Amino acid sequence: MTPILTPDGVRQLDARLERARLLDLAMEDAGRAVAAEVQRHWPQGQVLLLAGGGANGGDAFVAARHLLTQGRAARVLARPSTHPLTRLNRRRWQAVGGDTRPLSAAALSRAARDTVLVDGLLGTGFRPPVRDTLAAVLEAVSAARARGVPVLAIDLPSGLDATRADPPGPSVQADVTVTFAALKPALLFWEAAARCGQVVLAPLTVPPDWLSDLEVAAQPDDADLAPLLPVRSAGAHKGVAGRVWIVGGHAGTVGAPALAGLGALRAGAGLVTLHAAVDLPLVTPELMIHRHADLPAFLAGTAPDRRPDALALGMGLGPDAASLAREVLRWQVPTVLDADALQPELSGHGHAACLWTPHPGEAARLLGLPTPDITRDPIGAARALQERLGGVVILKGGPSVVARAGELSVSRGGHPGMASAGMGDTLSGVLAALLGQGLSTWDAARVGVRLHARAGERAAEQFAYGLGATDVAGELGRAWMDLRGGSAHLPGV
Ligand SMILES: NC(=O)C1=CN([C@@H]2O[C@H](COP(=O)(O)OP(=O)(O)OC[C@H]3O[C@@H](n4cnc5c(N)ncnc54)[C@H](O)[C@@H]3O)[C@@H](O)[C@H]2O)[C@@H](O)CC1
Ligand SMILES: [K+]
Repeated sequence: MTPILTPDGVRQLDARLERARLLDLAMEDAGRAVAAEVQRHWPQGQVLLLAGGGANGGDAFVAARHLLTQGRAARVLARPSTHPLTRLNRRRWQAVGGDTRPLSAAALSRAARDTVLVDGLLGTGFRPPVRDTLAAVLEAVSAARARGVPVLAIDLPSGLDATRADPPGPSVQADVTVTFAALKPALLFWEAAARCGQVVLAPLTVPPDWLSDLEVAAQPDDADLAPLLPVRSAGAHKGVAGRVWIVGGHAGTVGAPALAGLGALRAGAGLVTLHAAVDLPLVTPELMIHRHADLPAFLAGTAPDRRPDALALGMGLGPDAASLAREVLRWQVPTVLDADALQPELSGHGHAACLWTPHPGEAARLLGLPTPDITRDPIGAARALQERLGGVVILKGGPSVVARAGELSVSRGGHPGMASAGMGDTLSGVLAALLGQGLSTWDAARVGVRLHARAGERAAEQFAYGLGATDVAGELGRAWMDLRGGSAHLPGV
């Protein structure tokens, strides 16, 4: 499980380290990790480190000292600093014979092509917009990178606001970002994440509960999720693997429920039935398809013993979705609400076993906000949605955020090719199948998004362009095996 901290959490961690007289050691850990990553990625050439006035600059001085003492040609361009640890590490750098020059765009423009640039200008203490002469320095870093100079960012690329998924102004484009102790939201989402290159998480010597106390969310590893995956016992029959209903489809959107059905089938549901008011395509003969002349009456008349173990409703369902959702919510059956069922009027009508799966546009509709407000802060938006809707919310994206009361989880992996129509429908089916096999809403959500993302990564090996939802569904079995560590069975099962 990897913790995710906002700058506020970093500041509190800082204060705790300071009280324990460990802050100096944390900066040493950080700088040493940066030096190690420079050596690993670019073992040759000069290293030019850029040190800002805060602790991010202090990390750069520590890294410079380690590189120099390891025999690398390292130089530092620095801003003046009043930060005590940054000043201390500047003195230590000079004590080993290190050379420091004043930071300027002109000095940077002389960086040769065989130089590695290390960006220690701004970290979690940055508050946009960029002031002073730093904007020109950020431009000079971009110009150097355009000339082929590789860039490693310390903690996060300078100019990014650690809490935000969009760059607030000019920012460094890094090839590698070495971040400390925990991930920061900017490293995970959308355009800001694209500025980071490869992200390396370097641990600091702190007790794990110091981080978990402060984390805003966590990112599970596959090993954390593997034990949650349902396993078929040798004596299983289809009735115990979950009876799942998919309710969706409308004139012009008949593929959506079919894709959900396919997702449910491949995620292990025993019996999958599609209920619709229109004819649906038969994507695979394992799915049962029921067309109802009066779908509302059918749902209203379904006796408790005929109801499924879990259902997903809303995919391509059209304008009746909210009233049909209200009907099935009375059943108190584990329910995935997706697409057309994600209407503000359903707020307050859910129950604990509801799983809401908006993409950013639907999230914006539910919260009455413009879509950029959602994509700028996906963790905050997921939390706000959960508070509004109850149950468990998946805010879909690359990566998705899963929220329940008081806890947030960010999925890992996936592939940009998954941004195509039908992908969310398949996910809804996967989620319903996991609910039908007895997973809690929270576990089904975390396992489901990761399974779906992993299947996307697998499918992208073959269809990097033109990735379709059916391709992803076809890889769910292998994704399931991957999460299990390559085995269809747990040891001893
Ligand atoms: N929390 C922790 O536990 C640790 C943090 N470390 C480092 O500490 C960093 C945070 O350090 P700080 O809080 O000192 O902050 P930063 O070093 O991120 O930024 C502060 C500096 O940036 C300048 N600055 C801020 N906003 C600006 C603006 N709009 N325009 C121009 N300049 C601006 C400030 O004047 C100050 O010099 C992290 O990113 C990380 O690199 C590491 O030393 C390891 C331990
Ligand atoms: K930085």
